[in-house]
Amino acid sequence: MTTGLELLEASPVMPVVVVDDVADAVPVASALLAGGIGVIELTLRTPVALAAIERVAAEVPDILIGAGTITTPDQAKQAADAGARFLVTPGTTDGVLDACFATGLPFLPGASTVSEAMRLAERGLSALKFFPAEASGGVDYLKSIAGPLPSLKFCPTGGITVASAPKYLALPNVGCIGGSWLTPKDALAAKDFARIEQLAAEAAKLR
Ligand SMILES: O=C(O)C(=O)C[C@H](O)[C@H](O)COP(=O)(O)O
Repeated sequence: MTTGLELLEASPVMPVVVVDDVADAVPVASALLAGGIGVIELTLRTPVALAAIERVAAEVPDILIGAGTITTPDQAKQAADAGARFLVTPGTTDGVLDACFATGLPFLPGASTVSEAMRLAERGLSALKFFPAEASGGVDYLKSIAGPLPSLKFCPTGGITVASAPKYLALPNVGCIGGSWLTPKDALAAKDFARIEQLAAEAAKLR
């Protein structure tokens, strides 16, 4: 996989995962994969995130491992060095954008306004993350921008649930959706990987 557009096709749902205990990384990735979700976005929100990416890359080679919450140029390089095969950013600065390009990896840069999306399109990007999706206008917003921006496809993320997912996935300018609901905090705290597998199986059926 080499482009952001291909990334959008990898799975109907991109699980956005926050790992506090590095020991959870491999069981979580394995549970998602067993449930039928072949991709995982591990967010760089915790001190163990890069180590978690390394472990998943080494021990669960069949899942497409990416890094999320890339908010600084350094993080883009660190994530690539740790073995991430794609990058996701919540918003996009020039520095973060340049650093993402420099890795050579496919990436989904975050945008939440028409102008931000247009700036990214000018840089040759047509697969974007739309964040925070629900708070920024959700399904109606994406419908509204499909007319003027027909060549752009989005991965909306932020506030989406298994119940609201089908409405997003039905939009022509949505490739996949992102969400943290597949890996709830309480399931992780209880090491309830069977529940994560079950939530993944439910999400895998969304498209
Ligand atoms: O960390 C990032 O890179 C983000 O941009 C934010 C996350 O994608 C959303 O916070 C997930 O949203 P929820 O499914 O509502 O939890």
